[in-house]
Amino acid sequence: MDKVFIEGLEVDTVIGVYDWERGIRQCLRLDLQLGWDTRAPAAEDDVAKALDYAAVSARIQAFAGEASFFLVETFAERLAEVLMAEFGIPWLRLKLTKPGAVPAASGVGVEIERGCR
Ligand SMILES: Nc1nc2c(c(=O)[nH]1)N=C([C@H](O)[C@@H](O)CO)CN2
Repeated sequence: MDKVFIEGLEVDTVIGVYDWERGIRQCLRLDLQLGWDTRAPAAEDDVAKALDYAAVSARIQAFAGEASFFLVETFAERLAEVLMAEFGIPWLRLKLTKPGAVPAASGVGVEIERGCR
C-alpha cells in the first residue's frame, strides 16, 4: 500500500505517570506512516483526493493540546483511533518518542501499527 508520512512532528501535551509530570507540558515527537492509495490524487492532481498531511498534522496538534494521559501507550492508541476514524485511514504505523524521559537514552516510547494494509 502507498503511504503518506509525517516525520518528526513535535507536540506539547500533559503526559506522564509521576506527580511532577501532571502539572507541566512536555514535548512528544511523532513519526507516522499512513496507508493511502495515492493514484487517484496523482491522476487528478487534486488535494481533495489526497490524505492532506497538513490537515492530519493540525489535527494531531489539536489532539495533543487537549490530551492529558499518563502513558505514551494511551496517547498513541487514542490518537490512532481518532486519525483512522476522522480521515478514513485504513492502516497506520505510529511511533511516539518521549525525548529526555530516560536521560541516558536519546529517546524512549512506543510504536504501534493498526488497521489493515
Ligand atoms: N511503557 C511506559 N513506561 C513508562 C512510561 C510510559 O508512558 N510507558 N512513563 C513513564 C514516566 O512518565 C516517565 O516518562 C517520566 O520520565 C515511565 N515509564
